Amino acid sequence: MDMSWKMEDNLPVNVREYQELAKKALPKMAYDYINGGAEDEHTLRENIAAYTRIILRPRVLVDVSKIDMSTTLLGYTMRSPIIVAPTGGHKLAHPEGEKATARAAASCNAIMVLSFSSSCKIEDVASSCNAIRFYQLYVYKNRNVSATLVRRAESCGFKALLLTVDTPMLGRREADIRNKMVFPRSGNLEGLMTTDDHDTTNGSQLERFARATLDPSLSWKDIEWLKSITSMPIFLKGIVTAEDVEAGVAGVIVSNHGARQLDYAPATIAALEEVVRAVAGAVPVLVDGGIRRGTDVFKALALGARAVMVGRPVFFGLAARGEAGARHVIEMLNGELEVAMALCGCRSVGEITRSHVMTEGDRIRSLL
Ligand SMILES: Cc1cc2nc3c(=O)[nH]c(=O)nc-3n(C[C@H](O)[C@H](O)[C@H](O)COP(=O)(O)O)c2cc1C
Ligand SMILES: CCCCCCCCCCC(=O)C(=O)O
Repeated sequence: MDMSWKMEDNLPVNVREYQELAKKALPKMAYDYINGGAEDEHTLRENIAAYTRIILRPRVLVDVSKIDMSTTLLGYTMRSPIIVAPTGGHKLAHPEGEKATARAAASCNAIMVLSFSSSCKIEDVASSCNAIRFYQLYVYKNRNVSATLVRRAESCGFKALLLTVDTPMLGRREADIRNKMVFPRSGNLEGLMTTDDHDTTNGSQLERFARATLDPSLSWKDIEWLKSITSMPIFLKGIVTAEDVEAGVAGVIVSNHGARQLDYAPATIAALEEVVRAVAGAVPVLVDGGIRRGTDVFKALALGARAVMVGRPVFFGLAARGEAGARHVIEMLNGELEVAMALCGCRSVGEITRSHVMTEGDRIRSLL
């Protein structure tokens, strides 16, 4: 019997319900890879919990009959400040992989950042639909391989490069170690680098591959190298302290890699204001990690982010219902943000200010 109508009748109404569907749909190894964090998963829990500790301060009697969620980044207009974060291996969730995610993002007029570890080829994602897309980069010990991938992304029309700076080596994801995680290979490395792995008996194959290939010597001087091989603007993804704010890049992304790298790193929403202050308006600041609600997007904007990126929610949507699921997750977050803006009396993202939120620090100060 065709039960698809029934499925459509019972669509999830929030990200948490998509996560439950994804868990049912996916093999344990894939779900654990997507959902998991590093070591004790303290930061993983904190990324979400820190949002729950921020309280909204709504303003009323504002005419909110028209809400404009649009914003700009690098001169590109987005329908809302929600970007699809780079996450690797979408074929773990769906056979169409990143092509399906790209179509979902494009249909919502959302920018998607394609992961360096995508399971679809850069060229296949680029030709899957018309959209503004960014490319995320890791730097291999063999710099030529990374440089080749950057050039391919640029010639495919990708508009910006996000250099991930929190991964000199892969964090210890214990579920992946236990599950002997095997990562889907893309065609991206064909003819460039062997991805053969003969040790299938122990630990995470992804961790072994990362340790063998990623360049742990990557440092500030390499930003100049990167600028010499591309004319795409460069964002640094993975900054969580004011000390690591340096001039010379097009933007900064406050990220702890979805808590998959350094456990006990700060929750990103807790680190955001420190970084925003250090950047002092010089370039846009984005944030990701733990965003599961439109109110979370609102809080991040109130604390100074130009836009947010969401990782797991879109992956869960893809796993649960393919392209339609990924699209629905983005639409739901957009819908929730619209309601949050209306109920806080903000007609545009420019009207969202610091005074619309109260953090724990504010609360303690107001008690004195
Ligand atoms: C399954 C998965 C794969 C990821 N792969 C990458 C990647 O290839 N490159 C990267 O820079 N970040 C990667 N990330 C981190 C995301 O870009 C983003 O920082 C994180 O997912 C945000 O947290 P959230 O999942 O709570 O939204 C990955 C995250 C997940 C969950
Ligand atoms: C085609 C494989 C490229 C491997 C690069 C290093 C591993 C990154 C794995 C993706 C990632 O960032 C994650 O959090 O997982």
